[in-house]
Amino acid sequence: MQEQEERVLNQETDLEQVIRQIRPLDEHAMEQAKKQWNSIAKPLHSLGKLEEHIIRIAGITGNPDVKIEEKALIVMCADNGVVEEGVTQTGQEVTAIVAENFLSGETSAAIMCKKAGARILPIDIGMAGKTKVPDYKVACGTRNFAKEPAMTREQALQSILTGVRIVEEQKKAGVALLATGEMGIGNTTTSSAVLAALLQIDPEKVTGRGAGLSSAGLSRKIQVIRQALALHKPDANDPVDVLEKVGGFDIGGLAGVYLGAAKMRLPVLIDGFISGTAALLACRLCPEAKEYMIASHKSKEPGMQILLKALGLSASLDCDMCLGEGTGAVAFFPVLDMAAAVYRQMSTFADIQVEEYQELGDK
Ligand SMILES: O=C(O)c1ccc[n+]([C@@H]2O[C@H](COP(=O)([O-])O)[C@@H](O)[C@H]2O)c1
Ligand SMILES: Cc1cc2nc[nH]c2cc1C
Repeated sequence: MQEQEERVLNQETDLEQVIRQIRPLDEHAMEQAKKQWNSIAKPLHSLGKLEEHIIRIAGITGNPDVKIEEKALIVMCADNGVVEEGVTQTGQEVTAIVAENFLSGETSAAIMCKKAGARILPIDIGMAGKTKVPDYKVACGTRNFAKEPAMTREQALQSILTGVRIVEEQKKAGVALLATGEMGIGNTTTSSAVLAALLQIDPEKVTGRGAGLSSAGLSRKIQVIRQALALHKPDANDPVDVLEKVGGFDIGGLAGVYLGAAKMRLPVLIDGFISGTAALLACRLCPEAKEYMIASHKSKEPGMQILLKALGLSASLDCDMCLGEGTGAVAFFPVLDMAAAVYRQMSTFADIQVEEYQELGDK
């Protein structure tokens, strides 16, 4: 028992250290990037959010010479004990099947990554069984939170620290832009529970059909989440407690990815409802981490709007997608590639010898 307490204390210290290393963006680099955009021969600010994203990437890396070369999608794969309660349309076995298909290139996200020139990195952060997916297992799935806490505090901290470690490894491997994704039957139930707990709102407001749940299933899902929140009373001021009581290893791992990205000064794209919930958890642990996040798309899952509002971020794509795996974030890779290409390659007002237009626009 004492040994376990010591391990948890050490993990808490490790997490505090990660958080302490997260710094604000580089204002000087952002000013230079703004100047670069304003010098380009086009109406001022006419590439809208694309300009803002490039400016922010300059602030994140501390370099106004924004290049987006190596891109990678991290897909956290995990199983959720709460699936026992009949809150999903398909069985838990689907998690492992889809997870292995990331390796063979036979998932939507894998095909989209190939098209976008990005690496795909599926991670087994806690699937129930053994697969060929790289093993970073915290445990073989969480417990059923309808009956007991989903995990221990030690496991919650371990999942977050694992996400941080993976980003450190990827930065060393040369990755310059990250996207988040996940695969795990039942993870819209855990996400809705975490979100309702963090925002202290009725689960009904943030619970949807996930991967195609029936109407009867949806009512049950809301009830299961309500009862679990009443049973475990997660502390909204302690995000690790929320993760421990009603979360999942994928959510913990992704929260770690956001913190790791901020620590390593890498921009990171948020995907949909589950990835976004993990982003909010990371922001609750360290509000500065938000500056390193870019929201990609507005998932069709009904809680997404509330989630984006809570994050204070706006998502650029709205394609009625709700697939997960990171597909929305990967769909935004080519858009950012194009923004960076214009930023780097376009002729300036000086090149085309137009001065007045720029001066007018500056006023
Ligand atoms: O990312 C989203 O917004 C999203 C919305 C609905 C479903 N999903 C995906 O569907 C799975 C979870 O759905 P469920 O019904 O099993 O909780 C999981 O593998 C997610 O990747 C993902
Ligand atoms: C087939 C299938 C693929 C998925 N990809 C992400 N979530 C998923 C859920 C199902 C059911």
